[in-house]
Amino acid sequence: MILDDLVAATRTRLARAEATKPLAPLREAALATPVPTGGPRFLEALDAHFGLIAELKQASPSKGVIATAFPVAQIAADYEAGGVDAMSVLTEPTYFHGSLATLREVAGQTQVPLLRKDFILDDRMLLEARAAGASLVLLIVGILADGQLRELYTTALKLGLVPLVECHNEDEIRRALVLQPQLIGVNNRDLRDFSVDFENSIRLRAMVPPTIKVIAESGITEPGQLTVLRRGGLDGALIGETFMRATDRRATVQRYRAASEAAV
Ligand SMILES: O=C(O)c1ccccc1NCC(=O)[C@H](O)[C@H](O)COP(=O)(O)O
Repeated sequence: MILDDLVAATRTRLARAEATKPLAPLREAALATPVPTGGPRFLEALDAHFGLIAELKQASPSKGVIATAFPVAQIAADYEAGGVDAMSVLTEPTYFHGSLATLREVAGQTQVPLLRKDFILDDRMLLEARAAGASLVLLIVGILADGQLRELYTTALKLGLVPLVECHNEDEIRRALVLQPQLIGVNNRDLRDFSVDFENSIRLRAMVPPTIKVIAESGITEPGQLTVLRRGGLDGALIGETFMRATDRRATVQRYRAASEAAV
């Protein structure tokens, strides 16, 4: 199963890093960066309007290579000019062709809040996220035991990182709610078999108290879907492939932004 492969590949990278890169200098570098302000700013934006997160993703396990050209600075500039509230930066190298260097590059040019999108299993990855300029981190409930999830969640908050706690089904929502998180992501894609069910985020939103913000992730291909999500009580959406494949990314994001603000 792909999710097992993704976790195994992450564990291998972590073991290599453990053996070659001591944690103390990384911790020092992470804590030397200013306390991130992007997470709280993103949450405030969700109070004001429907949030739009645009993803930088060159490839994925389900689609292979999505963008043969990947001009990071240009993509980030287009997303910012299009009016996104945050950007999600894939840092997983093997299946998504991502890297921390990409995250650092984006962080070097924008104040827009950045989410480190990866299969986070260890505190080291949280330190890397902060050191590279992220202010939000993805915690995928489906790959973490309860204790691990709580520890990573707590450490992220201590580092000033806002966790986006990703769920796909009812059981994962129940496990996430124990944390009383500020932000939940509902993935419409089943990461075990790649099937996408757009209604999933609307269905699961009903299980989450309105005080917790909920972001719909994956499978959004039409601006009109944002209206449906807003009607369903979602607070924002994360869009990857559709924006990555757009020939004019800035104009495409602007169209989705406008649709997200249209009367429902
Ligand atoms: O996208 C995949 O193929 C994938 C496979 C296995 C684990 C995670 C995967 N994607 C991560 C994501 O959740 C998406 O990149 C993100 O939600 C954006 O989705 P989309 O708009 O459909 O590109």
